[in-house]
Amino acid sequence: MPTPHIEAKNKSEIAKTVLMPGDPLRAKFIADTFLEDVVKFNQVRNVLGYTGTYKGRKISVMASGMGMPSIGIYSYELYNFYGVENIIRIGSCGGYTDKVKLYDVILAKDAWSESSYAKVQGGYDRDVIEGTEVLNERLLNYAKDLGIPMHTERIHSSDVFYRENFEEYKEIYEKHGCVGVEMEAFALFHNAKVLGKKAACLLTVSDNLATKEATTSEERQNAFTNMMKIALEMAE
Ligand SMILES: O=P(O)(O)O[C@H]1O[C@H](CO)[C@@H](O)[C@H]1O
Ligand SMILES: O=c1cc[nH]c(=O)[nH]1
Repeated sequence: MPTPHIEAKNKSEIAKTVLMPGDPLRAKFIADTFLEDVVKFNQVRNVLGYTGTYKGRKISVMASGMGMPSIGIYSYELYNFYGVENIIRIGSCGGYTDKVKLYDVILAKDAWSESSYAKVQGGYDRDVIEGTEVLNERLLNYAKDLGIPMHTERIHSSDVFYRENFEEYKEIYEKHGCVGVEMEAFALFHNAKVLGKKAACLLTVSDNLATKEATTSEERQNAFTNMMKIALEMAE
């Protein structure tokens, strides 16, 4: 400590629970909008990390960057070197079916992926990894208390944002039951499992491949507040 990618000098600078959006400016938005007594603990590579209080309880928020290699590094360092117990990814996703609408919130019960991340990292050779059940139960209860509807579904963690075969999403939906696509949950769930830690993933639908609807980059940074409010209840 510090690590190659996180400059916090002590474990105490980071809460036991870290909310993790891909976008550093979404992390800043959450700190500016929802947290009090905020201290920035990381700006290495502009991957911003903050610790503060929410309703008087401690919580941290730090970006993961985009893709499994990136969240693989940050989640590993937080769990393994900083004593973090829970990481809740709060990301955007593309819908694969019109059953999920723009701004809907999805709790990823598990992630299917073609990625080699888990096999290379720890010899895991299935293509589905589950989020941590106790965290999922807590998040479902918080969503219920807040009156925010939430889908609980399988999602696709992809290494590729722009596929040559755009239509492939239909097969992934039909064959594997993934209602949407993002790029990190599979690696996060794997790291949590091998390190004996906990992870969950909440997603907001930012675009839909089936209906071709999409939000703007500004909305992806600032407007996904339902998902943020559910995750912030994890503060302790
Ligand atoms: O909005 P975030 O959390 O970055 O999540 C999604 O958005 C990025 C792609 O635009 C990928 O990181 C994907 O997983
Ligand atoms: O990975 C992602 C995230 C949002 N929208 C997509 O189409 N893909």
